[in-house]
Amino acid sequence: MIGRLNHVAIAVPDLEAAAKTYRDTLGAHVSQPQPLPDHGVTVVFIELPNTKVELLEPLGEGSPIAKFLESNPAGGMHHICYEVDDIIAARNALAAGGARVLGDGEPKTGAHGKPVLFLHPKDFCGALVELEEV
Ligand SMILES: CC[C@H](C(=O)O)C(=O)SCCNC(=O)CCNC(=O)[C@H](O)C(C)(C)COP(=O)(O)OP(=O)(O)OC[C@H]1O[C@@H](n2cnc3c(N)ncnc32)[C@H](O)[C@@H]1OP(=O)(O)O
Ligand SMILES: [Co+2]
Repeated sequence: MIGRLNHVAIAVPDLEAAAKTYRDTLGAHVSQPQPLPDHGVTVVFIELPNTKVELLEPLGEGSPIAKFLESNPAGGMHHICYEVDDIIAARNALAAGGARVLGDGEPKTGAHGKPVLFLHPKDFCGALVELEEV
């Protein structure tokens, strides 16, 4: 079912400062900020030779990462995104196996313009899992 690692995401309180750290201290190539109002976050991506790092900060009221940042005020590892060939088939198989698919269970369009879903961290070793159909 899961394929390549698409990205590892780090939630941060200040996206500009975090992007500067990655750009100036770690010499990374950092994309321009991408507001995702449907997801309540603004993101940047750091392209690495073998995968990507997503930095995300809350956008607007009711951001899904606000509570995470209350518990992790300096920021922290937020989720891991795996690629799947067929997100509906993956969702149906996972739900049939008892996994909790977050939201209304229907894929939304993610930062890469592809369908994404999230799986509850308590069902996957304490890690929030994102699936992206590629
Ligand atoms: C899609 C656009 C972009 C992209 O890549 O394309 C993105 O990735 S956007 C990413 C932001 N969107 C989301 O994260 C959507 C999915 N997230 C959620 O639905 C919630 O954040 C949820 C359900 C994971 C957590 O909800 P909440 O923050 O309200 O906290 P809870 O008290 O309900 O948490 C329950 C339980 O889970 C633990 N928890 C929360 N967040 C995480 C996490 N990121 N990793 C691991 N564990 C997490 C939390 O500590 C609670 O545990 P407990 O032991 O009960 O205290
Ligand atoms: Co993501």
